[in-house]
Amino acid sequence: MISGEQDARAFVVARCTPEAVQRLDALAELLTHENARQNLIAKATEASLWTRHLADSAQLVDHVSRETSGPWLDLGSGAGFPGLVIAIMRPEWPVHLVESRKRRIEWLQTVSRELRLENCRVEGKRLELVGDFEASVISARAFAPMTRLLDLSARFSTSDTIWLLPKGRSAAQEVQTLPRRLRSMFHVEQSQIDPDAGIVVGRGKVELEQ
Ligand SMILES: C[S@@+](CC[C@H](N)C(=O)[O-])C[C@H]1O[C@@H](n2cnc3c(N)ncnc32)[C@H](O)[C@@H]1O
Repeated sequence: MISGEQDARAFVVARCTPEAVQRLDALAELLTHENARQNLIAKATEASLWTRHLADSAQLVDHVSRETSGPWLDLGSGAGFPGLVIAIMRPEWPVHLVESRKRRIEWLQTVSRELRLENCRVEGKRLELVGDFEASVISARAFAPMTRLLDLSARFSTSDTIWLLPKGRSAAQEVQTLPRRLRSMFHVEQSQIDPDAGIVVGRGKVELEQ
């Protein structure tokens, strides 16, 4: 487990090219600066930025094979977690960041431009208004309870879609709230960063009941 900020940064660095590390360091600096202007991350987590946000996001790449090539869809990206971190770590993957709040959209666009993230597409609108496409990976951290999340995003899933949903302490309980036919698609993996947190991991197309 991770035992401090240096450890968390080392965890991320071990999964990155030197260019990605440079960009993540730049993201950390930009975020610390911007957080004084708008509430992107809780002030209490500023001192543990690498642990709580960067490493917590970076661990998701361990669940996806390098050969995956289709788009990664991140729901409710907010300050950019996990979506911006994924876009930096995997420049060969198209990453769509969906965010509806104006200042957060501007933030995501600014970072994407300043860090020259050509693979990153900011969908600055409500998820409900984003046009259909087939996502290889769907991620969402602190976006919505499982049933609502799946209702809103099922149309982007295919039989091969990987779902990566960091759910903190409520992971197992959230899976239990799903109807039985969906429950079997998902399981919980322990976070490598926080021993008390779980990531709901799934594969497949979510079929909604009519
Ligand atoms: C609690 S924040 C989490 C942000 C980020 N994923 C994180 O973990 O730090 C949830 C974000 O989802 C966005 N959001 C909520 N509902 C949305 C919707 N229907 N479409 C797009 N964005 C939405 C909010 O504006 C907010 O920025």
